[in-house]
Amino acid sequence: MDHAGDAARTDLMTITRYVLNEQTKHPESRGDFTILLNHIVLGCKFVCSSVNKAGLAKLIGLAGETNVQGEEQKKLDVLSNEVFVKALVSSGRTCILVSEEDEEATFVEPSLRGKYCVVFDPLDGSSNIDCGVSIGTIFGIYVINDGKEPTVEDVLQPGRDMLAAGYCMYGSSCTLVLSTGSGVNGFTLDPSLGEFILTHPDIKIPKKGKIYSVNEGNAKNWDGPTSKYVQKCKFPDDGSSPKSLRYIGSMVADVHRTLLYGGVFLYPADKKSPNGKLRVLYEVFPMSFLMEQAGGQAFTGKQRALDLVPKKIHDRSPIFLGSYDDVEEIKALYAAEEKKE
Ligand SMILES: O=P(O)(O)OC[C@H]1O[C@](O)(COP(=O)(O)O)[C@@H](O)[C@@H]1O
Ligand SMILES: [Mg+2]
Ligand SMILES: [Mg+2]
Repeated sequence: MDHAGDAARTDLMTITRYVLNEQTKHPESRGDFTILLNHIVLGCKFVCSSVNKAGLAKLIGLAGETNVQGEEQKKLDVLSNEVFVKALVSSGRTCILVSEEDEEATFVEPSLRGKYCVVFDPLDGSSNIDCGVSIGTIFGIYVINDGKEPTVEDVLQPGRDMLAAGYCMYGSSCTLVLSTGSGVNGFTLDPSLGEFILTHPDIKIPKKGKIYSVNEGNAKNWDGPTSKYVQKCKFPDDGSSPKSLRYIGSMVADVHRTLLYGGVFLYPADKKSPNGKLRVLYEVFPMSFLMEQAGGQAFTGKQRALDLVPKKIHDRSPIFLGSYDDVEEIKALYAAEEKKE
């Protein structure tokens, strides 16, 4: 590593510095949010190093437990969950934690409590762990009023009320993508420095894309509008070229590519799973928040995804997110279907 080159760089913006800059925009702030984000970053670094050496450290394979979703937990699911719960509680800034891996919400004991609620998917893309394909962590942050006794209702809120959202992708490089409500920025971990460096400033998703991303294995159970849309991607009727199919099977990785290249990622409802597969609080909402902040859209098949109000912490929802014009096309197909009914 050419540290001399690094030393000469003037645009060396670390995520810590970025978050502190954001804090200065809020003169009333006491730094609680900055401390919370730094603990999330710490959790990501820890999980990143565990993922990198998963094969060596016998972190491959099943943990022998089943989570509330009825999924067999992977060892890395359990480890990542423990890491984030510890990092979030030890920040002293959280009051409620909702994790994909925990059946109930975790209420932080009063002596360690703060005003932030964090919803998170500690390890996303579990089916790809054992083959070393990109996986990630997804998180969203809500805030409650100072001194209010936290209740689960504080997280059963529309996604539009989130304060911030992000994901960390553990792939060929480790990339953390974050929005605190004023645009989207991407930071890459420099392993030699142990620092996330700003590498993707102010990400804007292309207005229209050439890629569609969906598990076509579910096609026979899809509804009319989804089938029509995927058919149009393959056999466009407007003389344009067919879109390319890209599907990794890790939402973080599929959404990361969509954010940078454009196009659309969809996990629709189908006859087998009428509410789709992906969870509202810690998958759909954070990714929809980022997509809208980057100029894209997120739609459920019925409404703007961020206007959903979950009834339970592990609720699922169909999701269509990505480039503005591509999602507009899908919305038009659902509107036409509704008109027919
Ligand atoms: O295998 P399928 O049905 O295509 O589902 C893949 C989807 O399921 C997920 O793996 C679910 O997330 P978890 O791995 O966190 O449970 C998403 O990352 C991904 O988009
Ligand atoms: Mg997930
Ligand atoms: Mg998961």
